[in-house]
Amino acid sequence: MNNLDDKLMLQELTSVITRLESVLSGLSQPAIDPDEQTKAAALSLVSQWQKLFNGKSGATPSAATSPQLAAELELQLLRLQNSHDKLARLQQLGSQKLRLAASLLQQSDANPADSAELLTLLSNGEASHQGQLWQLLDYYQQALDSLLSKKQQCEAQQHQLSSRLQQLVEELHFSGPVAIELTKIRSQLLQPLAPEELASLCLRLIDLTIEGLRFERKNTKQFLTKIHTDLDAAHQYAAITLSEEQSLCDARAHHGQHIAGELRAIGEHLFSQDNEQLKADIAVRMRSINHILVQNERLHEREQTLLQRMVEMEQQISDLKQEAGHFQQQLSTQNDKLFVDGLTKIYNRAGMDQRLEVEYRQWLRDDKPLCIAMLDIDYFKDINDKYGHLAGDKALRLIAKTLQKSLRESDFVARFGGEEFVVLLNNVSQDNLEKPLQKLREQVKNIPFRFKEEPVTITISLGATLFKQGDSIHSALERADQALYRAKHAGRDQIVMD
Ligand SMILES: Nc1nc2c(ncn2[C@@H]2O[C@H](COP(=O)(O)OP(=O)(O)OP(=O)(O)O)[C@@H](O)[C@H]2O)c(=O)[nH]1
Repeated sequence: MNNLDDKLMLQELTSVITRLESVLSGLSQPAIDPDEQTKAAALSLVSQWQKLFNGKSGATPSAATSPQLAAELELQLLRLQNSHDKLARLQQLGSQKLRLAASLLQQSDANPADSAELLTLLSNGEASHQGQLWQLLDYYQQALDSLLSKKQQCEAQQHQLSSRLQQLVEELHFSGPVAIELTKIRSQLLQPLAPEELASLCLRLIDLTIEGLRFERKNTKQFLTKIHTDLDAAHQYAAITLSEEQSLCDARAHHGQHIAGELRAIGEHLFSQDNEQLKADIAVRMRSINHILVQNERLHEREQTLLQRMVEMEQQISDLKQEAGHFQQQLSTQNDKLFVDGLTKIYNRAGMDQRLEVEYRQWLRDDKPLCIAMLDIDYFKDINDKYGHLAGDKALRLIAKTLQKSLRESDFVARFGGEEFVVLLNNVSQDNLEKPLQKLREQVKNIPFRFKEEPVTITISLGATLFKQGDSIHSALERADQALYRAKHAGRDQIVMD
């Protein structure tokens, strides 16, 4: 037994039962008339009985007739013993529960400092119930509160992690099976996830990124190998062509010299020989010239083949050039994609970081007003929950397009992540800021969304601030975010300027 109150009560009950048993054994001797001492004991017990069960005097036995009294007492004794056993069991159970609660509280980090003594007493079974029980309940409440706030913190962190992962997925631009897997992960991230699911998605994303990079690397390697082989072939062709051309050149020179020599000889013979001899000589020279002409013809054919080869080579080089151009185009598209949000096709966070850096430097240099506004769609979770994520995606696309259309050429809008956007407005003074921001808010509100045949109005909240003296990008963003938070808490569908 642990508790002093209960202990005392049980002890008292045990003594009453023992005494009742002795009275009962006196009364249940029918041959012997109960002596005065037994009767007195019985009567004192009756009054003790009345004390114990206050207000139930009607149910107390009368001491008048001993057999009756004995029967009554036996009945009450049985009841008392049952109650005693029940009480003892309850007490034991209670003690066990208390010990368990005490040890749990001792393990919990919400265990207040001054509870240590109580918990030791409870674990040793030395404390009495009432006061300590309330105290214990109090600690229990504190422990629960702390658990609850930890749970909320945990949920907020999970939400943040999930949004960040969504952003990362959107910034990954792979092709093939990896791209399909990434799309699946993206839609999974839009659902509420348990921490272990989130962790396993993180691992899957890492795997996919590695897989995607391997795939890209393999493609690049293949391309480079092909270029290398093609260049090798082109080089060999060029070498052959060069040497052929050289020998062709030599042959032509040789033939030229030969023909010139022959012509010279004809000329000399023309003057020194008589007609008959001249004819014979001319005939020899003519044969020689004919021979040269035949050789020249062959040279011409070789030249034609060479020309054909050069045309092929040219084609090969032009194919190569085209392929390289295509690859370059792919690379530059991929590079562009790094800064463009896949869903809404406006700039993503990386794009925003880049632009913000440029605008910030310009602001430092020129000191012309630069406004940064954070926008967040109101109750967007409800849209997803009620009409599905595809409807949510559609809304995001349309809102992004509307925001972009409502801004000037020189302004900038990016999807910051999830259902949040960032807008940069330059060269707008504080006094003229309200108008374009209100225009953004109203234009989004006026988009005639229709989901599941229902007209739906979607609103946005905005927090805006101008860059101020001493600001860093981070501090200005933080201020805009705080302003957005206030706009949300003030009822949404509004702008708060800081
Ligand atoms: N369909 C879709 N939903 C997204 C995307 N990115 C984030 N979300 C969802 O946007 C919702 C944001 O919900 P909360 O942060 O609770 O905010 P909210 O419901 O807009 O409420 P308030 O901002 O407080 O007005 C979550 O349900 C996200 O899953 C996306 O790319 N597509």
